[in-house]
Amino acid sequence: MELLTTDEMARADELTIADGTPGFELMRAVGRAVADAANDLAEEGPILVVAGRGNNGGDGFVAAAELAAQGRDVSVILLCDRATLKGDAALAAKGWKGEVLPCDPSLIGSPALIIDALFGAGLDRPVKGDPKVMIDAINASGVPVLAVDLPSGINGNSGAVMGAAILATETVTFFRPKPGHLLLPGRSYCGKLRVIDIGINDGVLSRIGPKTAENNPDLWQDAFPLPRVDGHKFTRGHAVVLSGDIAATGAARLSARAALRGGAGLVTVASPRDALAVNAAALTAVMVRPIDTAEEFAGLIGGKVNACIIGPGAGIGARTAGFVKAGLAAKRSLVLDADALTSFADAPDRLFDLIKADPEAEVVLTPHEGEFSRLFSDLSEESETQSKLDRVAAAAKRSGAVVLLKGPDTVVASPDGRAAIASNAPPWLATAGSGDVLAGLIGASLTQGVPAYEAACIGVWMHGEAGSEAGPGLIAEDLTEVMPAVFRRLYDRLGIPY
Ligand SMILES: NC(=O)C1=CN([C@@H]2O[C@H](COP(=O)(O)OP(=O)(O)OC[C@H]3O[C@@H](n4cnc5c(N)ncnc54)[C@H](OP(=O)(O)O)[C@@H]3O)[C@@H](O)[C@H]2O)[C@@H](O)CC1
Ligand SMILES: [K+]
Repeated sequence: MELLTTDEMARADELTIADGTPGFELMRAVGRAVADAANDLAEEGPILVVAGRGNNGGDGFVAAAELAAQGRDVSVILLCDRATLKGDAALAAKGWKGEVLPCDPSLIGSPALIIDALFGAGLDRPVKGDPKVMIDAINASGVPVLAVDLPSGINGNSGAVMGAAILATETVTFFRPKPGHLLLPGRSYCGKLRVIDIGINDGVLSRIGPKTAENNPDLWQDAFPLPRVDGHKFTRGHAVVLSGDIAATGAARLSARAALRGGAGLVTVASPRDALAVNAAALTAVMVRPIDTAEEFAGLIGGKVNACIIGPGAGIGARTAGFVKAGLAAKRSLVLDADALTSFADAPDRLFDLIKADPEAEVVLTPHEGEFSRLFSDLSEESETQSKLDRVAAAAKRSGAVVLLKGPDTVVASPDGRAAIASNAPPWLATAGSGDVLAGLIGASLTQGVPAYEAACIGVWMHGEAGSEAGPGLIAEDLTEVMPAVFRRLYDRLGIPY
């Protein structure tokens, strides 16, 4: 599903109004949907609507009137003077025949449900003063909260908390979610997210051209590499994974096994000679070749090899950098992870220049925040002015590679502006070796000819699903072993027989 920024959503609104649906019709549809959700959340008992000065508050007034008409006991607190309301919000407030209470936290009482209609897409500065006191009091009340569009205080584009934010039980949004519904911390403030149809035609999307989407099979199913009946292991491609030295071979083996489980036809671990026996003893379906130098590596991948995974346990320094350069020179699809990234920390532009020298290069960089800040110091987490989405998009443009920034809300961005946010990773996926498996899964799709952006998105989604499939207590080895169940789940979802 596409994700719309607050500006893109406002444009969807404008286009719908220009096509003949009055804005107030949309607000009525929102208000009715909010009333339905409120009835689901609280079947009985009083409901308090806390409304702000804009159209989010207008939605709240419509919901209040609808619920009162259904016989519910409803009260309304308004952040501003009723007489100062404008436009559709003023119209909505006219439809509310009950009393309007002032913004005083002592008036919250103990309702069965609070409807949060303070701020939505129009939040444009940190929350302070009266609204902040109100938000803090609502959070402290322990009453379930239904947020309209966004939990008030959450930035719809970045998911950031702007001073204070409502911790919602459920959030109802309309037409399409916003990036802030999926990016942290926003996602954890939304509670359960419902996306409601309010009569905006999908046709407006082609006029808006959104570039960001939720990472799920709807996004990449057309690119997903299905094994062909007439195929064989060579048509499914050959991946090479670089092993570290004798004390650091496990990471490469995890990647290699994930590449094989993920669908690569053949996988070879390129191992230093002194670690050959260790690797060979621990591998069965994965092959092993003795490789000590970048020249030997170039020789190996110069044959029938489609993709290389370089970085897990590889070691930091010139040796690993040399293998990366060999991979790029051979024009193989590449996953560059962990030490392959840190090996360029001194001069990231050297890496980016090499990648950009070949406009056809299919390269995925898979940093965690620490590795990301080594390559893109000005875009690091500490630069609080930019959202994770903006930071990764800028990194992709700069590097010429698809950049995947790991986390509970993993973002994948392409140099062409496309980006995807994942929300299917369970918390227990953050475990030693998990990233090595992810690199292998991405390599599996690259090996089968999937373009870098889709390969990265597929890998992230499969990895998240594997985490859920394996469940709490998983270790990285489990992720590769549940892949058949993840494939079955995906095939079922796509209606593909097996
Ligand atoms: N798009 C759609 O399809 C549809 C949208 N709809 C709804 O409209 C909502 C957007 O409405 P909106 O633009 O009126 O803004 P909203 O979020 O109500 O904010 C209100 C005002 O608060 C103020 N303000 C901002 N930050 C502040 C702060 N920190 N502290 C204090 N004040 C602050 C600022 O006003 P200012 O004070 O600057 O004059 C701002 O204008 C959207 O979320 C959805 O619910 C539906 O009705 C129909 C379909
Ligand atoms: K809200």
